[in-house]
Formats: sequence, C-alpha cells, structure tokens
Amino acid sequence: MQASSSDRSKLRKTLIARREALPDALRMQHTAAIHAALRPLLEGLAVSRVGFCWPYRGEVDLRPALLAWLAAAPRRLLALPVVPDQVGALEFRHWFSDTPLASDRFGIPAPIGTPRVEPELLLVPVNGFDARGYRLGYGGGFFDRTLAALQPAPITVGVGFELSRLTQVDAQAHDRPLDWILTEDGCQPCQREDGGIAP
Ligand SMILES: Nc1nc2c(c(=O)[nH]1)N(C=O)[C@@H](CNc1ccc(C(=O)N[C@@H](CCC(=O)O)C(=O)O)cc1)CN2
Ligand SMILES: Nc1ncnc2c1ncn2[C@@H]1O[C@H](COP(=O)(O)OP(=O)(O)OP(=O)(O)O)[C@@H](O)[C@H]1O
Repeated sequence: MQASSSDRSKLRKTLIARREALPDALRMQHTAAIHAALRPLLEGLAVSRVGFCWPYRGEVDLRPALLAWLAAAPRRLLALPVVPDQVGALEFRHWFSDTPLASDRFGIPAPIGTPRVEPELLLVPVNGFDARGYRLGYGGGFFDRTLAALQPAPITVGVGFELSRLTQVDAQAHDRPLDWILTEDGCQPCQREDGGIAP
C-alpha cells in the first residue's frame, strides 16, 4: 500500500527530529566514521567532480572530509546545489571554502556567481532511506527532478546516520534509487530490485 502524502510528511518530521536530537558526542563519532569511509569511496570511484549539500537540520557535515579529498590531488572540484526560482532541477555551482554564499529560500547557504559544475558523483542527504536505495527527502522533489535531468547520470551516494534507516521506503513512480548508502557503519552498494547489487 502507498503511504499517503500526510504519512510521508509525518514520517519526515519524526526522522528529522530524531536526527536533530542526536547527542553531540555521538554525532562527532558517527561523523568521523562517515568521513573515514567517504575518502576511499571517492578514491575508488575515481571521480573528480563531486556535488554535496551544506549541512542543514542535523544532516552529516561532510565539509572537512571533502576539503581534504580536494587538496589531495589536482583537477578536483566541489559543487553545491542552487535551488531554482521555479519548479525545476537543482543547479550545481562550484564551491571552495572562500566562495561567497547567500541563503536560499530555505535558509541554506548556496554559492553565488560561481561557474556551473556537472557532478560525476552526488552526495545526497537522506532524512530516511532503505537498503534498496530509496530515500525520503524534504518533499520538494528537487533531487528526483535533478537526477532525471542530469545527462550523463551521476553516481549517487545517500549519506545519513543509521538512525534514519527504514525497513522500506514506499517508492513513488519518479523515485530513482541511490547507488550507494554511506553511514557510520560504512559504505554499501544498494540492493537492486532485480536481486543484483548496484552499480
Ligand atoms: N543540505 C541540503 N541542502 C539542500 C537540499 C537538501 O536536501 N539538503 N535539497 C534537496 O533537495 C535542496 C533543498 N531542498 C529543500 C526542500 C524543502 C525544504 C523545507 O524545509 N521545506 C519545508 C517547507 C517549505 C515550504 O515549502 O515553504 C518543510 O519541509 O517544512 C528544505 C530544503 C537543495 N539544498
Ligand atoms: N522527475 C520529476 N519530474 C517532475 N516532478 C517530480 C519529479 N520527481 C519528483 N517530482 C515531484 O516532486 C514532489 C516531491 O517528491 P518527493 O515526495 O519524492 O520528494 P523528496 O524525494 O522527499 O524530496 P527531494 O528530492 O527534494 O529530497 C512530488 O510531488 C513529485 O510529483
């Protein structure tokens, strides 16, 4: 049975509150484990353009690990999403630690005036996720529309804490499953519907 949109909205609120309530010491410990697993994943996939999100509402802060990855080899780029004025896909723009940022309509810092970047890999924050790689975001549909629009499709890595893991997220027609899930327990390829392992 499909969960109604009000069920999804309640579940989203519960999951965000659970993540925001994570005690500082545990958050630091889990974040360190996520940072440690992120680096070998990026090196192993040999990508050089990575899109990620500025931490919002208790999401995992990936910045220290990503800045270390950036500094470790030439020709690497990081990008942050810019929310479109109209309904549409996110636009990824170059970010470095000194890039000027302005708050978007949700209060999330976004780069202003830097060049567009086509990410080869997207680190997608999750409010909820399952082992198949289905996720619950903030309900804006931004990532779904972005993944539908990006050609070639980037590798997608859902990033979150284990406290956001669900037995099953009700997949909707427009949902595209993530390729990998990264939590404090490590990085795992998502289990595809056909029984195979992604990607
Ligand atoms: N850190 C981070 N940045 C991100 C995303 C994300 O998931 N995480 N996004 C990923 O897509 C985009 C922003 N998407 C968002 C969509 C809705 C809400 C939000 O708070 N919605 C309110 C309702 C707001 C309204 O419609 O007036 C809510 O849920 O209460 C926030 C971010 C781009 N930047
Ligand atoms: N590819 C798409 N094209 C057009 N509309 C879409 C597409 N993907 C999602 N949407 C619309 O976006 C809305 C929100 O989708 P959903 O509830 O799956 O958001 P979410 O995955 O929680 O949010 P987000 O992707 O921003 O993190 C839905 O009403 C859906 O119709």
